[in-house]
Formats: sequence, C-alpha cells, structure tokens
Amino acid sequence: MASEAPVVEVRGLHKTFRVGFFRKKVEAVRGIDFEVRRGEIFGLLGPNGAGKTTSIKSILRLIFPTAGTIKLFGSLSPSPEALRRLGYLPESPYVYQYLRAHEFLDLCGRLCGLDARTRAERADEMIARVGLGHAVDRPIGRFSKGMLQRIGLAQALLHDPELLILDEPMSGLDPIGRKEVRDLIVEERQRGKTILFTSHILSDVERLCDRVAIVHRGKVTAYGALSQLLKPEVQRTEIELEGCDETLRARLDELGVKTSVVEKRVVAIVEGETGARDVLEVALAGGARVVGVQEQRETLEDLFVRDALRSGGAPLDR
Ligand SMILES: Nc1ncnc2c1ncn2[C@@H]1O[C@H](COP(=O)(O)OP(=O)(O)OP(=O)(O)O)[C@@H](O)[C@H]1O
Repeated sequence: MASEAPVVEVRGLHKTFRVGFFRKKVEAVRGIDFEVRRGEIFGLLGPNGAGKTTSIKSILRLIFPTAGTIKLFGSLSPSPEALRRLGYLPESPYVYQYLRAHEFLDLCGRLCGLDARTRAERADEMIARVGLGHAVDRPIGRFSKGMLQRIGLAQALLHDPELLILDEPMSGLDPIGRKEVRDLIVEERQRGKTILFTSHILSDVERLCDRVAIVHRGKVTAYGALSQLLKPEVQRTEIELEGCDETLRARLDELGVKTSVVEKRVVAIVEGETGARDVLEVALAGGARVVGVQEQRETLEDLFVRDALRSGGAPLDR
C-alpha cells in the first residue's frame, strides 16, 4: 500500500539546454511538479520530446536542473549509498558490446558493490527472469534491440533496488516481450518496490499505473490516479447486429446512428451515454439479432490527445 512519504519529489523543475554556435535555448522542461509514493507504479507519460527523459536524468543527477528541487528518498542531496537503492534502465541502455550477459552483469554488480557470490547468483536469476537464458554465450553486441532492452532490465534489477526508474522499458519489445515486462513491473510492485517509468505506449500504461503525470511541451498537463483523470461515463456504444437489412440501416440512419459493415455484420455506433437502448429496440423490432454490445469509456489515449490539443498543438508536433 502506498504511504504518504514520497520516494521521489520533483518541484518546479526547469531545464534549458543551449544548443549550437549561437547557444540557442531549448526549454526541455518548463516547471514540472510530481511525486512518486512508496510502493506505487507511477507513469511519466508524454509524446516524443515532451521532457520525460530530461526529467528522469535530472532525478538521477545525470544532468543539473536549471531551476527547481528534487528529493530522492526524502533527501535533496542523496548519498552514494542512497543512490544505490535505485535501479535505472536508460532509454538506450549502454552496454559493452564484447561482453557476454554474465560478464556484463558481473561488472554492473561490482559497480553496485555486490560480493562475488551474490553477483553470480543474482546474474543467473536475472538472466532467467528477463528470458535471456538462450543467449548467454553470445556477445551483447550481437543482441537484437529487444534483447538489449532485456539485459538493460536485468542490470537495473540486479542489486534488488527499492526504486526502479525505467525509461521506456517496453521500447523495442514485441507484444509478448511487452507483456513480460509489464508482468515483471507488477511483480516488483508486489514485492514492495516503487516503480517510476516513462512510456508513450499507452495501452501498456493503462493496465499498469497507479498514478500518472502526463507531460506535454515540458509541462504537466494531467496528474493523478487514472480513475480520477479519465471520464467515467460511457463515451460511445458499439452494437453489432446480424440480419440488419437496408430498411433497418436506413431507420438507424434516421436516428442519427452511424453504421458500418464488418464481415457481413452491421456495427451501429451510438455516441454519448444515452441512446443505446433505443437503437437496440429499433434493431430488434426490425428483425435483427444483437451479436454484441460494447460500451467504450475514455481511454488514456483519448485523455492524452485531449490534453495535448488543449495545451496547444498536435500531440506529436516536436
Ligand atoms: N542534451 C540536450 N541538448 C539539447 N536539447 C536537448 C537535450 N536533451 C534533450 N533535448 C531536447 O529537450 C526536449 C525534451 O527531450 P526529452 O528527451 O526529455 O523528451 P522525451 O519526452 O524523453 O522524448 P522521447 O519520448 O522522444 O524520448 C526535446 O526537444 C529535445 O530535443
């Protein structure tokens, strides 16, 4: 259960980069606030270029913010020991190409201060956990993108950290790989760990996160539990009909209901929360058979687009 003491606390974060000969300003982050509570899965979401990685790197002290404060484990300047309590998967994991999985994890374990026995045990365990058992004889340089992501995850988990910071952990993975990573994140949470991750694969996030911050153009545009952010009411209902002839379609058309034909079945789409009952009555009276009724509520993707448009601009315009 999440407690009140935040594991990560970001307040008023700004980061401006200077690029090129004329030192042009790039305002990557323009005043971000959020906190990650102990024991939760927190999603930092946003389109490409929104400022997610810049925020993560600031939390990790890999870059210095232009303004703002960041507390990690309650401290503004965490000690190296405190920093060892976190595991980090970078967006593009940096690996030594010529090392094999065990050698690479052994090196990472040494850097974390693990003893030889623990390193060997944990490396075996993590390699099995991320599904790389078949590739232990291969240099990492020959790994596919998905395999690189898996070895990156193994190194993040190696020292059993209490906070996992994962930058696009599903990137480069096929649907099975993405599910495995989702399961792994849930398992870690069940073990009492805290997870902060970034993603723009929203279907993955929807199933995972306790709370989210949606970032757009360097600012948080939505923040909180998904149950609070997403509109609870039904947005539209899809009614699938068999035996719906042209007369009935014309009748539905008169009611302002859009229909389309999918594999000899007619799908009627009713917008809004009311109206589905009327359509069902008309369809049944017209001799059609109702094959399925699906209510659609607002998804994270809808929220994402709604937010992006509200904050001025198409979601992927940077
Ligand atoms: N070192 C840097 N120098 C100059 N500009 C940078 C630097 N790092 C990031 N930026 C710029 O800051 C903005 C935010 O980048 P950032 O990588 O944080 O976005 P992101 O949300 O992680 O995007 P993505 O999902 O594509 O990884 C972008 O416009 C990017 O070009």
